[in-house]
Amino acid sequence: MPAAPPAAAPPPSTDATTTAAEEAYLGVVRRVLERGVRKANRTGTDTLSLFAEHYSVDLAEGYPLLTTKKVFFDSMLREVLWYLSGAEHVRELQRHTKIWDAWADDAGDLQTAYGRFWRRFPVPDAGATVGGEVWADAEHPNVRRESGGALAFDQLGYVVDTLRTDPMSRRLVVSAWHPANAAVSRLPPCHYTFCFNVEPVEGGADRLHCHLTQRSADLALGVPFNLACYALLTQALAQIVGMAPGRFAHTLVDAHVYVDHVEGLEEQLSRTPRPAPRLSIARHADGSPKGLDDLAFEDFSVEGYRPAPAIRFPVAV
Ligand SMILES: Nc1nc(=O)c2c([nH]1)NC[C@@H]1CN(c3ccc(C(=O)N[C@@H](CCC(=O)O)C(=O)O)cc3)CN21
Ligand SMILES: O=c1ccn([C@H]2C[C@H](O)[C@@H](COP(=O)(O)O)O2)c(=O)[nH]1
Repeated sequence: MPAAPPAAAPPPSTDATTTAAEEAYLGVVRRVLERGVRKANRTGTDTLSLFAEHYSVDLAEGYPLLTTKKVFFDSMLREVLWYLSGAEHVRELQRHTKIWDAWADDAGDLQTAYGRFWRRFPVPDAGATVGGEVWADAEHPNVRRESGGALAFDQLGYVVDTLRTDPMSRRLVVSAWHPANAAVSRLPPCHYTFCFNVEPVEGGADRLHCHLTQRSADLALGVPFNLACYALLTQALAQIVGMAPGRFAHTLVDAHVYVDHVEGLEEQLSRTPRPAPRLSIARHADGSPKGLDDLAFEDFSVEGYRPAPAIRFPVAV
């Protein structure tokens, strides 16, 4: 038999599987740069925009923290923990990152805060409901009476409880959109509703999928954080309820690039994605998962993150 041919050259360091998520994001950026329509908006900096872009990533293949630029994981994680805290102000958050300061008032209060609606969505007073409607009351396990006396609903707590008791439910929805707040707020929620969905897996852990709808998406600055945030949240919820992270699907209604971000994104597109890192989330000492309210900054660690250098993008306020 002739000698075997020399082994083929090793594959390039990028592996098609572990860069798929980043390619999906970069695909949206490329489409917007190529076909986006120039639009004026309230910030005074025009955008190139496309309507209803969509991508999805498989969280089983790694944690989608972009590698074609350094994404500031610590700031993003502080932001997620701030959402989970249910706070309506940035007074804790701003000790760690300034990313929300431009939208807060002098006291650090925000006109709209994601956490407030995720964990403490206002429930109408008994006197403010109409006949026939049904509302969870103070007896409901996900309703709490706030110190001022008002009732508030914990949407994330409801999702976790329902994933345990009725995992095939198609009602695993969290909404950050309160119309009467959004109509007058300086900055209503951009990523305003998300929905979980479970895929049963025979002989293995069920997969927890998440779909996010974002009304307005700043591709250079906001979306890399939003992607990392919801991927982390989905993995955390999966761990809490004993499932495996599934897919994260993201619909961007107005997907845009600010014109002063074009150059930085072109630089980013010229870089080759590297394999996605892995995210691990600590458990209690006895191996049980930490719950929504036990998770702390130190419980999250990213392994194998070797990004290209950061790219500075100005924030349109
Ligand atoms: N125009 C605009 N784009 C956004 O993405 C955005 C808003 N406004 N308003 C509300 C929040 C605030 N968000 C922000 C604000 C700033 C950064 C930012 O400056 N990021 C830098 C540095 C991060 C750091 O130093 O930790 C980055 O390179 O990602 C990111 C997200 C996302 N949102
Ligand atoms: O998480 C976020 C928060 C904000 N954005 C972007 C999207 C827009 O560029 C601005 C918000 O401006 P609007 O005029 O209210 O649409 O912030 C984001 O991408 N992700």
